[in-house]
Amino acid sequence: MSQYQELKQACYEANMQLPALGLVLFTFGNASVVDRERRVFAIKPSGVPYATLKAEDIVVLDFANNVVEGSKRPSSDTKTHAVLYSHWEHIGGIVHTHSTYATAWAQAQRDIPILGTTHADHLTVDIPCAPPMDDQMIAGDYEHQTGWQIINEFQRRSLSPEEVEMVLLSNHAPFTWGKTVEKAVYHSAVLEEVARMAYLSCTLRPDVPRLKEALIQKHYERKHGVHSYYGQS
Ligand SMILES: O=C(CO)[C@@H](O)[C@@H](O)COP(=O)(O)O
Repeated sequence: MSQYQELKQACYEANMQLPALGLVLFTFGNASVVDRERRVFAIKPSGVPYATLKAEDIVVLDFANNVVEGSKRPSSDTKTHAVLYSHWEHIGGIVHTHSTYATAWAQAQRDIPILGTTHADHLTVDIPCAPPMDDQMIAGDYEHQTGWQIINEFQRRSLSPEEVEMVLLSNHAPFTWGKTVEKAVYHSAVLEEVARMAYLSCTLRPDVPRLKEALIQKHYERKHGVHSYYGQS
């Protein structure tokens, strides 16, 4: 019995949520789960179709990207996940997909504007799109640089990765995260839905106005504020 059985199972189950939610095709994406006490994380193996993925295929690595358990090669995006885990101590899980509408906004190199309360229920700012990777980043340790592209963009915009738990990478696709991998999966699904709504709104009305600030705050605070009255908790 693997000492990482529970971690691998949690990573497997999170990965299998992605095709179930319509967020990935074939192998377009990956989810990972971190164990901060043991300073390791589990991630989907590279190039393994979701249709044939098994829990025992999941790969476990340390934060220096050394495989500590697993016979398959880890995701090609492993170093991106490792950089985020190393520098954002609060996150417990990361998801990367190529979900259609979020990826379309990333390819257009556009932030997703806050146009409605569905967006405002989850964050009070536009969903950021990190700038394109430059030739030096592309030619260098690309996946490591991709992680830093995300961190640097959040620092440049003074965004908190504890409040904004999603990002688009120009020309590439989205990454999301959360205190748990389940939250990261949820954020990927919300991001795709908000991206689709925003695209349709902009198509229906090219000059669609941003949501007014009062409504942004009302909806965000209603769900996340000290005096939240959303849900049953
Ligand atoms: O971003 C990409 C490809 O552009 C990758 O996330 C995707 O192909 C999944 O790769 P892995 O199977 O995780 O190595």
